[in-house]
Amino acid sequence: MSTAVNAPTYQNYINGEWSASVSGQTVSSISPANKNEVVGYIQLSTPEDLDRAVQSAKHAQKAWRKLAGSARGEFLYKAANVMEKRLNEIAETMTREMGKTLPEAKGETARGIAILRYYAGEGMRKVGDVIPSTDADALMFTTRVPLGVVGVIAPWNFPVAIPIWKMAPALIYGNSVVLKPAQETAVTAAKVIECFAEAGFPAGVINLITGKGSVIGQGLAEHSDVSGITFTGSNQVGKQVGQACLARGAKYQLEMGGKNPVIVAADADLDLAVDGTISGGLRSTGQKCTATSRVIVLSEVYDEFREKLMAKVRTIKVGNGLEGDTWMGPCANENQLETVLSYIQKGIEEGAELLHGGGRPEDPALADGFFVTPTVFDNVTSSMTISKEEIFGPVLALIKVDTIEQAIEAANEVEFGLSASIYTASISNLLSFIQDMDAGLVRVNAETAGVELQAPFGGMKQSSSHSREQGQAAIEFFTAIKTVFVKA
Ligand SMILES: NC(=O)c1ccc[n+]([C@@H]2O[C@H](COP(=O)([O-])OP(=O)(O)OC[C@H]3O[C@@H](n4cnc5c(N)ncnc54)[C@H](O)[C@@H]3O)[C@@H](O)[C@H]2O)c1
Ligand SMILES: O=CCCC(=O)C(=O)O
Repeated sequence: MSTAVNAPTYQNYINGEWSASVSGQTVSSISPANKNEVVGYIQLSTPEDLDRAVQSAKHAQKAWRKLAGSARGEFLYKAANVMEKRLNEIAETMTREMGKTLPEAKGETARGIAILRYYAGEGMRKVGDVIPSTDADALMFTTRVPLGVVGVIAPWNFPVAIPIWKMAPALIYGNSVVLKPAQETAVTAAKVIECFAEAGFPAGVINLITGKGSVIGQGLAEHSDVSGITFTGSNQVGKQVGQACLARGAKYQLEMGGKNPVIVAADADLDLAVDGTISGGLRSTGQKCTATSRVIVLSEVYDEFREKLMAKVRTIKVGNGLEGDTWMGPCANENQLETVLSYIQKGIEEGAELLHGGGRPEDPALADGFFVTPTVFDNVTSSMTISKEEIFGPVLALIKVDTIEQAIEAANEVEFGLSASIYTASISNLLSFIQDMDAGLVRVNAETAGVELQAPFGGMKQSSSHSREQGQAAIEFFTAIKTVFVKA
């Protein structure tokens, strides 16, 4: 039975006003913990709505870019303050709409606030260098200019942090923004944009438009007045977005999938490694691009590690993320649940040994949600599908190796290169790992997930378009360098 009666409708935010789509159509955003619960209705926007958003952003950017960086920063500080007051409400909406547990959602919202404050400060930092000219009477230096209108296409797995880590640097460097969130988390996105609206950003500087990826996302990528697209999501869609941008000469940045390994060396602190594997692989129901999915363990400690891992995995409580004793929530949507279940089936068919989980929980109270049990496979080999393709679910594949060299080789044997970690006490092991691991983020004695806002983040190989987000690295995408030569 549907519980939609009082669910609110959220509008697009265009040119400083909340407005309905010209389509007159809305779609529901439902709770993955109970598909009968509607969290809200969102606009099913059209290319006409999109064009209005882009034109308002284009117009507003002209004045926005002329403000001092510190003045733009003031708006970001204000948005952070508003969001801080609404932290609990936004986090609760995120949990209801996307499924991650409330403590995780609160942590993510707090992270969004910290990102806003970090980039607010960037408005007062240096943007260029003085370079000695060969002409002794000349002054040569670099400065930076914004791209113009930036389109932000975001996924559902970090519905606050990812849009903010794209919008905040775009804005501080003088761009205006059109945000297209994932449909699954569009209500959470609307609440984030309400904070920007309350902070008093000039009309048109920031716009929100919801709708289908194939219409609004693709439309943004193809729009001739959008100078740059920053995308996070799947490889398949990312490649399409990149091609659309390339075809018209727009700048683009793609952050995509991962198949992240953890290596457990023979000298590892096994309790630490178990905790890191569980947290990295199963928190957020494995739906982090940085989630651990391959657990490569040295043969000397394989059995002991597996025993310790299983003892903890068996205690994991699956349930509605709003309930205090829940450790792991549902998959974010039905499609994701089906994908996870089909990979589990494939693992069984290809000969991996299912140690735990592998299906939907038996509790009838969870029957209307997209829940799956935490799953562990033993005897996995590098050639199996579950150790090659991104599952984006709570599935751990245990792989046994005899040497650290074999471990690193196995870790690199995939097309992705986002994050990787090793548990070891040996300097030699960790140095080999740091040097030889093909991943944009390598972590030692720490889980594969966990991104710090002040450091560059991005992947190697098929995980990204080889650009970096966050920290001061963000300036490279959101601005263009201008070299200035001045002769008296
Ligand atoms: N590398 C990272 O930083 C990172 C972070 C989070 C998620 N991800 C990846 O995201 C995926 C899961 O997220 P998802 O299911 O939301 O991804 P997705 O690619 O399906 O969707 C991402 C966004 O693209 C939009 N979109 C869909 N079709 C489009 C099209 N034809 N043109 C333009 N936009 C379109 C969607 O509406 C959504 O807003 C996983 O593969 C995961 O690894 C990567
Ligand atoms: O899903 C991609 C982002 C991962 C992240 O932010 C983290 O691991 O903290």
